[in-house]
Amino acid sequence: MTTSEGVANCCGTAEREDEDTAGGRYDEDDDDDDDDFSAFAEGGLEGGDGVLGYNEGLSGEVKPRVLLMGLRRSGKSSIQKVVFHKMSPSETLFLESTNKICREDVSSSSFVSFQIWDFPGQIDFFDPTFDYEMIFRGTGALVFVIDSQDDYVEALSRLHLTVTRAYKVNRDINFEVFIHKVDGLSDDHKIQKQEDIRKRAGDDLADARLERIHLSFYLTSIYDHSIFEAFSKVVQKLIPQLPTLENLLNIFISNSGIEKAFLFDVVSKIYVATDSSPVDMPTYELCCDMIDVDVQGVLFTGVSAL
Ligand SMILES: Nc1nc2c(ncn2[C@@H]2O[C@H](COP(=O)(O)OP(=O)(O)OP(=O)(O)O)[C@@H](O)[C@H]2O)c(=O)[nH]1
Repeated sequence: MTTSEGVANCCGTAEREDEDTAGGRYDEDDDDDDDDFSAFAEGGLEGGDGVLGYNEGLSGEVKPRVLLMGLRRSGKSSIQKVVFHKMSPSETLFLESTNKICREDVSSSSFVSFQIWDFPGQIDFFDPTFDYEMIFRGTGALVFVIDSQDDYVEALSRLHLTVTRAYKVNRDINFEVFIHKVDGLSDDHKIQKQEDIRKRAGDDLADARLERIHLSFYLTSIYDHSIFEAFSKVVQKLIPQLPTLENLLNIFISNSGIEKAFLFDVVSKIYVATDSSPVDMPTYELCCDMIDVDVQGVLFTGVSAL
């Protein structure tokens, strides 16, 4: 329903995107040799030429951070590449392990504007020299990715540690848990896993007397639209104008006879807002497919009209 342009950069992976294919602004970040854990350990808070400063988002323009965290190989980079770089899911098989913190500036529109920080799975970000307070202070959402096809005991303990540390620094962070790679699971099995993970994570928080921390859970896979839907919900929580947008869409559908309205970021296929009727996946998927055609050059006035 609306158009926007994507912005991307990321480092530490095997491939390199065709930059700015959608006409978006591109904040160069790749050649920042200090853009890794050691830079934090050295207390580096200054951005060099053409790179994002580490304290960006804390002063000046407020751009919330979305952190992607989780154990190694849980699928963090794949999520970022599929959602924000249009990488096909099968290509993610060739992604190299991330060994640096990759920061990507997503500034698709006035509504979709944030930074994604993809953390390497292997770093110990609780190292005393690691300035996690600075990181969490500017964070809007912490997406913790759990590989549902793997044993998740270690992931749960890392989730607990991460969430409790982050919460101490910033109580406003939205904690989003992606129970990922569910493509290999039956529907029953998915629900069972989600319940089990939800319960264990909740019990861990209760044991620490931190029940007040709210975790949101999503079943995701890069092989279907679930990852776009989940990311939509994560991003929506960062948009202060969301209630207004929802109202506008309600008015739009009641006056147009259209059944369901989404406000899309066409590059990422994230929906920024929708009217207040429930979202059903087939409708969302249909709109995503139409956007794919639209982006390839065919004009769908019905989808692009708003
Ligand atoms: N089946 C399945 N595999 C996935 C999915 N998402 C990612 N993968 C695979 O998981 C593997 C690891 O993905 P990465 O994105 O490199 O994982 P990561 O968490 O960034 O790993 P590190 O950089 O080591 O921290 C790759 O082979 C991906 O193809 C998914 O939804 N389903």
